[in-house]
Amino acid sequence: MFATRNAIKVAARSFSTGVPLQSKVAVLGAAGGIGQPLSLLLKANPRVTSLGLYDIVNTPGVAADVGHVNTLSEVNGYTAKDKDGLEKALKGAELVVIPAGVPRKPGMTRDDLFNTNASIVRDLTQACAKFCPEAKLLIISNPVNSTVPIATEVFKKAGVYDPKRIFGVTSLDLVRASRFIGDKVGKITDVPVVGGHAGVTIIPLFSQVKGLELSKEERDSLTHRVQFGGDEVVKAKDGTGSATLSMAYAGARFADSLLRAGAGEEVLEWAFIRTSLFEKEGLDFFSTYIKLDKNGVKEILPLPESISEYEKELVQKAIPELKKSETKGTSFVASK
Ligand SMILES: NC(=O)C1=CN([C@@H]2O[C@H](COP(=O)(O)OP(=O)(O)OC[C@H]3O[C@@H](n4cnc5c(N)ncnc54)[C@H](O)[C@@H]3O)[C@@H](O)[C@H]2O)C=CC1
Ligand SMILES: O=C([O-])CC(=O)C(=O)O
Repeated sequence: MFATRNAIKVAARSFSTGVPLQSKVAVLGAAGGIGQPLSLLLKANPRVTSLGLYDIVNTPGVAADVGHVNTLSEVNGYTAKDKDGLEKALKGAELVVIPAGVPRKPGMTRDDLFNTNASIVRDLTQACAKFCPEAKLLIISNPVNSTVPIATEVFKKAGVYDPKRIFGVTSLDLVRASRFIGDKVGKITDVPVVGGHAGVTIIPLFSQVKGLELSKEERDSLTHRVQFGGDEVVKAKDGTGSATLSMAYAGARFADSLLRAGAGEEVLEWAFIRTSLFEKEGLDFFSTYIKLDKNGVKEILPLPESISEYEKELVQKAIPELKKSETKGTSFVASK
């Protein structure tokens, strides 16, 4: 398969440049709806040399299955029953992707998941702070607008916090926005999506897509579709969960961006990160344009001046919502 040939090419490059290209990726929640296809896509990525899969249940089966895919990486699976299982999954990881936690059912908001997922993310990120404090964390578990502040507080408490390395994964919003305009533009084009990852905090910047002309009605309806794309899937899955396959695709894409940056490429991305962009408004986290390098976030770029008045209003509407979720996450860790 071509992936194997690529893996050999990558290995060869590492010999020729002398740069060791060892990239271990850990997935926490690896046996879940997102975790399984995400582990598969990471296994198919020739930049990944080792996969550490962890879940409270069923990981050995997932690891055995994914481990037969013929790329040159090794795969190890651990459950909560394995002695030091979480430590073994995390030790030496360059990236840790976290899709552990419960998904929505119809009628729920992402914030309704807070009571269950907040402590899952707190406990898993405590382990990351202990066993792989230098790894980049990719938080998928919802509500992202609160779970990223939770991870941040955990790392601060442990004395190992570096804002360059903690990311809320908002890539699915970008993937959706890009797909929803794909037929109109005739090709797949990146659409910047900023703000956060819940309802009105999701702000697609269609004004920034060259050659895209939208009527007011089209703009409103496309914006709404991106903001509530998650609900579309939750409704269609009819009580059996939320987006898993498209999320795995989006998560693997973001992980690949970080791995490419780790190997020396300068990469432009969008993710929910700690930033002083809205410091005046008392907001510490916002998804925006970032340049990545081997250390994580190299540079945070401000929103383009050319965004439309409509998009500026959406940003203003999102700020109080984001602030509420941020405070909820931060105080959750502070109160324990
Ligand atoms: N950021 C985003 O764009 C998206 C986020 N999500 C979120 O991702 C999360 C996972 O969704 P699904 O995979 O569909 O759920 P799922 O229920 O299918 O899988 C979750 C997995 O997490 C595991 N888990 C629970 N507690 C754990 C712990 N303490 N340690 C390790 N593993 C643990 C479960 O055993 C399960 O295998 C949900 O919170 C969902 O809302 C979903 C789609 C998009
Ligand atoms: O909608 C959900 O609950 C899952 C999610 O975050 C998304 O699909 O964007």
